[in-house]
Amino acid sequence: MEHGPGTVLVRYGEIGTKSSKVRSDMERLLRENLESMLAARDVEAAIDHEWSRILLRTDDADNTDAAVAAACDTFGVVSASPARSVDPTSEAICEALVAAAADHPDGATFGVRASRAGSSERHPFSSRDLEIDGGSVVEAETGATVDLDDPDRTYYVECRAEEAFVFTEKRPGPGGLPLGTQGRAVVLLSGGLDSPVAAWEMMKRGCRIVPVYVDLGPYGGVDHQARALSTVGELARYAPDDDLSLRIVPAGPLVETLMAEVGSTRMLSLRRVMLRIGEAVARDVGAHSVVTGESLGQKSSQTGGNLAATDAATSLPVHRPLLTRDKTDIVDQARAIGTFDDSTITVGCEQVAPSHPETNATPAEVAAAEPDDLFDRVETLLDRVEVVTPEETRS
Ligand SMILES: Nc1ncnc2c1ncn2[C@@H]1O[C@H](COP(=O)(O)OP(=O)(O)OP(=O)(O)O)[C@@H](O)[C@H]1O
Repeated sequence: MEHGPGTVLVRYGEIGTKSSKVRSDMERLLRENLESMLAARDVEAAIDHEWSRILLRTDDADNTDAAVAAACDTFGVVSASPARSVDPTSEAICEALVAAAADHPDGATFGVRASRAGSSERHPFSSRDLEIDGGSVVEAETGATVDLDDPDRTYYVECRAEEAFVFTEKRPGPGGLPLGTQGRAVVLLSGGLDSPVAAWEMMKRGCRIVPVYVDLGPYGGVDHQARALSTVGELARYAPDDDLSLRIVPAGPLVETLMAEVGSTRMLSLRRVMLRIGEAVARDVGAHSVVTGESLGQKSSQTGGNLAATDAATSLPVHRPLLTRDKTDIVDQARAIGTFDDSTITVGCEQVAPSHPETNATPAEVAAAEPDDLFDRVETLLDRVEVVTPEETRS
């Protein structure tokens, strides 16, 4: 009996290292998140959970492909394979290997890698037997050469007590932990390239995010805000159950005050204002931290000393998932996750930067140059926050 090519094996990694209680909670959440992801994309698939795997059962090839794609966008998933599911007999497995070899690329070498779990009474063959017999049928079918060290294509066989799987691909997922296992964080989302990637990195480790955009008034820009909005829409694809509404905080008048009254530490004060805004929103929504897209030394405001000076403005932890990442690497990731935008937008903050910025300020120096009522004014901004949902951003 062949159950068809429509099974997707979904593997998860780090969850497996947890204690049994944590593990079962995380597995449940991962299953629920997969269910939501499939539903959001109109993919019909039943979900089974066996051993340390999740199985998605689909009934046509389009659904199988779409189910693999959905799994590979679900945080916590390490890899997914579209597989043929057959009875756990040598004959059925060899037949499935022949079927899988139908699209063997011309001239490609191959190897068969088999694993077998279950008693030897149930399966009168070893994994080595499966590799030898499987290798013979694939060779006969394709005329291809075996290369066990570095095959162009690997045929995988996983034989379990009740069912065997044959597949040739392991498509990578994002890894990380299921979304929702690590609480909630506010992300300062600028409309630039880095902060959406920082947001995605937090989501990948299981953290729900609350995106906040600080409107810099005349120093910001409609395009800049539009890009923040569109990246929220992209991030929402990875979190179909979450409310990723963007909170837009009108800070134009505050920025004008900084421009008029603060000199070489102006940019650091602006960062401190942003962190305070993040802290206030975090209080409101029950978030544990504030996230930025900064990386060490990328700009004068991001030197080690200056990051310490900005952090002194908040009592919440400030997470910077991109701290040690190079820009080229961040750009590549933005393309891969879909938040890259080709348009060149004059970055709002750059218009605020002083011509000779301080590169190693102490918290006391920055605070001394700030208007006394700066942070009181931040609190008053929060009554005027505009909340825009990702659906609105797409229209
Ligand atoms: N207008 C803004 N609204 C919300 N957060 C902002 C804004 N501008 C900057 N930030 C936050 O401060 C960080 C550092 O600011 P920077 O000037 O480097 O931003 P950028 O280059 O405009 O954007 P990005 O860092 O996202 O590429 C950003 O990664 C982001 O987390």
